[in-house]
Amino acid sequence: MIIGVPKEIKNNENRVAVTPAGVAEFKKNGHTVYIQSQAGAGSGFSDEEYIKAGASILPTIEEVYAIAEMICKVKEPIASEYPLIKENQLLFTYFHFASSEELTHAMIERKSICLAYETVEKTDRSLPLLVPMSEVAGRMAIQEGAKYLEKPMGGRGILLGGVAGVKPANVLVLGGGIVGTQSAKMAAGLGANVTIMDVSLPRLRYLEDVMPANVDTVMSNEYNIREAIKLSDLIIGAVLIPGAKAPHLITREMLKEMRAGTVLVDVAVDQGGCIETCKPTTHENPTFEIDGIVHYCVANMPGAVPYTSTLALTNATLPYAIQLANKGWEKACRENEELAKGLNVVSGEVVYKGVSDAWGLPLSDVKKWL
Ligand SMILES: NC(=O)C1=CN([C@@H]2O[C@H](COP(=O)(O)OP(=O)(O)OC[C@H]3O[C@@H](n4cnc5c(N)ncnc54)[C@H](O)[C@@H]3O)[C@@H](O)[C@H]2O)C=CC1
Ligand SMILES: CC(=O)C(=O)O
Ligand SMILES: [Mg+2]
Repeated sequence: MIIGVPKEIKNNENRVAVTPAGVAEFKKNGHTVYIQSQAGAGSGFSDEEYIKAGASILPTIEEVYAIAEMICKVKEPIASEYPLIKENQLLFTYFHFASSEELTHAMIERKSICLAYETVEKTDRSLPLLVPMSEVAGRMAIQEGAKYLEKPMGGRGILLGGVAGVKPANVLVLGGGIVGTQSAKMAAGLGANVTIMDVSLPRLRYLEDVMPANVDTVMSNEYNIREAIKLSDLIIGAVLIPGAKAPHLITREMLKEMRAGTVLVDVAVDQGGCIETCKPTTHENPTFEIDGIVHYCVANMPGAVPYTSTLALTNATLPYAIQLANKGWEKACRENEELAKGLNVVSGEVVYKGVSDAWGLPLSDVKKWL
């Protein structure tokens, strides 16, 4: 198969979908890999390293899309890429369709095969291609939150861990999955007072067991959230209903209950956000303020730490990408249910329920292609 790897063009997106080690693996399996010049530069991989591993370098993004049967990317295609996408071209990347009606319609129109990292799902319901980036974003959320809590950044001016004789900050984590767990661990490590909320009792039980003493677990419901936000300094949005739009756990009206300078980091913004007032921001301009509350809503947080993120992401994606290349997407998805769950839009039809629900579009049965 011919594989193409474009350079990411989303704001400050420095990750790349395939490393030189990945190129070598594709070559070993008899495939051809084209890398756009400088695609790996942000992650520390030069064109020369890719060439040494067996790839060919193409100077422009247009040439990469024109030649490839499978495009391996990190983030969703952005508007300037839409016209480059060909009918029946396989796109293997994050899409987060439930947060963008425009992207959903664009991919339907291009009649490409959209296999989304974020909905590839194992039989135990874990999301193997989301996990590594959720680990990164969960850890980063506390770094970023701590920074924006500083007074000159618009925050309340409170140190997460406090000092002797002064209480630490209160951190509320909504959603105790991968992002939530990593956030809680980081915040607890810095000495903050942490509360994790989730709707899953088994999950809360597990967290109660493994978390340090400065982390409490509380059932997630509107009453408990309303109580907790009054005293929270930093709130992390980390809920997920796979492939679907995130529920709004904090509404605009609830901001009034918070103290000025409280910082909200809505990591779930890529699925539409779990805080009503969150709108996607960029690393260049990550925050905005409403009613004195600082909102941080960067939809590609791991893009800022590409040396870690590219390796963590490609460790997980490469084995699936090799299956797709070796068998073609139909056979690979027929033989591997995990990959089949990643199919969101196929040849102009929506095949993932969370996406059809989000935009009121008809749902086709993916089995007709497999
Ligand atoms: N902004 C960014 O750069 C990044 C965003 N993400 C996003 O972060 C979000 C969380 O991802 P993961 O932690 O991997 O998901 P996960 O599936 O591991 O965890 C989600 C948790 O939310 C819980 N939940 C569902 N409804 C809830 C409710 N009403 N109240 C409280 N908890 C609830 C679930 O029980 C689950 O434990 C996703 O939207 C993901 O796409 C992930 C990586 C990077
Ligand atoms: C998961 C995701 O959206 C990201 O890593 O950018
Ligand atoms: Mg405890």
